[in-house]
Amino acid sequence: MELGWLVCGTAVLLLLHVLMELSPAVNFALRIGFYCVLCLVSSALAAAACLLVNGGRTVKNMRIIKAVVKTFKYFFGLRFEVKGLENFEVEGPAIIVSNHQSILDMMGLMEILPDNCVQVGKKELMYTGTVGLIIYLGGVIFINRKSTSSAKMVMAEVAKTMANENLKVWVYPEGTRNCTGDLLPFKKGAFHLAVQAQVPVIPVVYSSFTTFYNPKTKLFTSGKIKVEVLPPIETKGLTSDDVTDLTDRCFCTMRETLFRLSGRPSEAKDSS
Ligand SMILES: CCCCCCCCCCCCCCCC(=O)SCCNC(=O)CCNC(=O)[C@H](O)C(C)(C)COP(=O)(O)OP(=O)(O)OC[C@H]1O[C@@H](n2cnc3c(N)ncnc32)[C@H](O)[C@@H]1OP(=O)(O)O
Ligand SMILES: CCCCCCCC/C=C\CCCCCCCC(=O)OC[C@@H](O)COP(=O)(O)O
Repeated sequence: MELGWLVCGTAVLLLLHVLMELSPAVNFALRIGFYCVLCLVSSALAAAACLLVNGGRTVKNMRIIKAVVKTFKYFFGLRFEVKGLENFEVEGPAIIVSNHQSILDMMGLMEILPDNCVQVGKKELMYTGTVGLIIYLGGVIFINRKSTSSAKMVMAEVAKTMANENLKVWVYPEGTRNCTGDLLPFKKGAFHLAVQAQVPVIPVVYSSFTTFYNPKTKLFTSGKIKVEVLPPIETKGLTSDDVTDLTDRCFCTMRETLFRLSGRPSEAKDSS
């Protein structure tokens, strides 16, 4: 009986292995499917740990989430090469902005997440089962992207609480995932928030995933991701009139860094 199960299990694994070798689409679907299952199951376990240790929704839960997510990279053969972590060591709150390529970004986020840092996320993430629960417990700030006025109201509240709670806030200024190897134009919410709270903006850039991950061509292999935390950009004394300039400055610096990290130096020159 037990031998039967063993033979069946081995046969299924072999079949999956052959299918993955033969078809990139099957390989992609299985790896992404595994990632989703891993997120859902780990979220359920981490949620229980968060509730037991910290009792409810608090940024302290991010330490638990980070410890769990940092193990995911080994399942997918991903390596992170991080530079500039010392740039997170600003006194008090800050806004962190980074490029957003894929749902896989959570691994890169948790690889370097500083203490006391929450992310801004779309409200739809609340309805992703246990993943929604763990994101809620971690203190993620939910915004409605379809309503600028309500998103602005939430962000204005955050500007007030950041100082009291010594929070760092992580925003993806592209506002959506973008895996083209370039940046989308930046939304301005993060920069309004930084100016309202008079706190620095710390840009973080992840190199392009396109060499190992591309949903269009169903590519998903192992790979290396270079990460650079750039020096903080001060906002003391800036007003809402300076937000567009601040956004543009940050965009140019991050785009240049993205091309450099991804081995596309000539395009960095074109963009200037
Ligand atoms: C254990 C296992 C775990 C498994 C797993 C765990 C994972 C645990 C980590 C989870 C992590 C989640 C990560 C989620 C990641 C996303 O969900 S990304 C998507 C959601 N995030 C965002 O969208 C953030 C970026 N978006 C913004 O900041 C946008 O500006 C806003 C606030 C949404 C507004 O959107 P919009 O209206 O489309 O944007 P925009 O063109 O910038 O603004 C329109 C006008 O309003 C003005 N404006 C904008 N914001 C403001 C403001 N705050 N004040 C005054 N004026 C403003 C602008 O200046 C502009 O006016 P003009 O200058 O053109 O005159
Ligand atoms: C009972 C409901 C069950 C629902 C099951 C949903 C399964 C989802 C399971 C695992 C997914 C892991 C996701 C990790 C967190 C990803 C956060 C993220 O990257 O969100 C995307 C968002 O930034 C931008 O969204 P769009 O590019 O605008 O779209």
